[in-house]
Amino acid sequence: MTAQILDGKATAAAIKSELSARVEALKAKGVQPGLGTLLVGDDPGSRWYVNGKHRDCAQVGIASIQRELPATATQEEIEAVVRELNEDPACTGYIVQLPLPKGIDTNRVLELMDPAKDADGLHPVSLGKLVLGVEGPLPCTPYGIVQLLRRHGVEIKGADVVVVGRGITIGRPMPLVLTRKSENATVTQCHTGTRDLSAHLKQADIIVAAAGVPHIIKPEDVKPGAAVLDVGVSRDEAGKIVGDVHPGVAEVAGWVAPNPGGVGPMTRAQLLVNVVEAAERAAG
Ligand SMILES: Nc1nc2c(c(=O)[nH]1)N[C@@H](CN(C=O)c1ccc(C(=O)N[C@@H](CCC(=O)O)C(=O)O)cc1)CN2
Repeated sequence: MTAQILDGKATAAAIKSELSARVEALKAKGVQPGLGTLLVGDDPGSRWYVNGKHRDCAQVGIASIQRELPATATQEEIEAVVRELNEDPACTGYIVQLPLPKGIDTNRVLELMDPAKDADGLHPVSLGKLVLGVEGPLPCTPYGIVQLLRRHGVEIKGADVVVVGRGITIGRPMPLVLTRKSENATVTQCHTGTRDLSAHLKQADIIVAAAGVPHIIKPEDVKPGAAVLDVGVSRDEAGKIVGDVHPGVAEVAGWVAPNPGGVGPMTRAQLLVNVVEAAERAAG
């Protein structure tokens, strides 16, 4: 392995320690930030992520509000909990864990959230602000990726970035974040309709792989020295994570974000940043 590691665990730990001081400052002003989560169903992966979010909150002094519904919950039952979180003064920001069970209209649920409490940056108003260049919460995984690159000194400005995938949490918002003036990257978005993925990958300085297709990024498609971030989550028969990036890529790339241990912890850290920033905005 020749590539250097984009260490998400260590970077997230540094961000969390910076946040603890900001939470203390808020508390000194009488403001207690509180993160709410709504988990619907019994997917073990989603439960693990939600529990992790609350562990993180405890570490930095953010209060936790946990709501759960069974997989059989109706659209109306889910929306009732969303309305309750909108009204709860202890909940200064919240997320609805995705994906929601089949048959639930996810967009309707997200639209119902109070945009001022959107901790994920995935509410239509937050995404609209991102398009318009107005300050607001940034989508956690895309901005976590930007922070991971910056804090390791990887140049984003002017870089040719290829994003593989167009899902709601990563692929769709990633180019919006990377093409802001503050990041100034040139982005190509690839997806299942892309004719020649390999040709696009070969000219990329940075690859964000969020397709959910095991080992779709192969060593022969990576430019020597490129930064490659693996965000794909598939599971083998033993339940072990298999990423989008072939292990041989580490022999060609200059930087790799491993999976696990790369982008995942940054997603969680950015969520806490959004909660603290929303509380700071509210406190003036
Ligand atoms: N409402 C949201 N739902 C989902 C999001 C999101 O940002 N908001 N993203 C993903 C899941 N996710 C956060 O919710 C998430 C994924 C992965 C990790 C993480 O730390 N992963 C570890 C490995 C975990 C394992 O072994 O299974 C790592 O990469 O080191 C945190 C959060 C979909 N839903």
